[in-house]
Amino acid sequence: MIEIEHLTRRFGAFTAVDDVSFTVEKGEVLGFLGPNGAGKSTTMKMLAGFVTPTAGTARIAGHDIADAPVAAKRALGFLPEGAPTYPEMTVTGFLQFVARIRGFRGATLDEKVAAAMAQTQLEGVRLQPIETLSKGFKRRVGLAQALLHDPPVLVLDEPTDGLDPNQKHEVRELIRRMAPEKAIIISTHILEEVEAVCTRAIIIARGRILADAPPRDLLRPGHTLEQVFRELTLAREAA
Ligand SMILES: Nc1ncnc2c1ncn2[C@@H]1O[C@H](COP(=O)(O)OP(=O)(O)OP(=O)(O)O)[C@@H](O)[C@H]1O
Repeated sequence: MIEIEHLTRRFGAFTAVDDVSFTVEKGEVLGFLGPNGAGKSTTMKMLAGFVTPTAGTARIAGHDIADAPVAAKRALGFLPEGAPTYPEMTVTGFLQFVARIRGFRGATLDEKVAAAMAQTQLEGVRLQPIETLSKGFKRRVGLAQALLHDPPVLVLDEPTDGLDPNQKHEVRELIRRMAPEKAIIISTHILEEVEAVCTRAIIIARGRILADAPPRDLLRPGHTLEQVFRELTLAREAA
């Protein structure tokens, strides 16, 4: 469902993403881990068609994001970092707008908006302008727009960032529930989240993949995922 081949992005002389390749199949939840500035968001933005690769390709459900962007985006739900939305719109107004762009009309549109709001527990703030919401609620609006068309592929950049512990739990449960039918990538700095919801983890630092395995396979006896993360990424920083 997700195929990335030799993806590279340079900003001037700096290489943010360096020859990254991986695939994600239906049923997998891939945790994308790495220190600040490792290249996670840049990889996700290239996958979603928001940043053009310097080299390499990204395909979603078989559609190349550069050659067939509309078909690729139809199959994709993307939660960007910070979840930018239109601040002056109400939650309902924004989700109706997204639903119209996704091609829904009439009763189907209303059903899609209601389902996305229910999944992310936004009913209580449905008529509130987005700019008046707390950080966690704004994040949930971003998540709702990503889920609205029930896409087979989800790319979620720090989906639980800014959420309270109850909401973090809810979003992890939601990801777990959706997982069998979708291919999902989440980036996170919360290592327990990887152990809780991810079937596979990629550790990236300075644009390069350092490990790609199920979380339990990354663990050596007596080592936590945090220790493995620190050892791998600090060695890369030193190199
Ligand atoms: N438009 C840009 N121009 C120049 N440099 C950029 C640009 N976008 C990203 N970078 C650089 O690329 C590197 C990777 O950034 P990226 O946002 O992908 O990291 P990240 O792994 O998502 O980090 P974080 O965990 O802090 O969100 C950083 O050094 C960043 O400063």
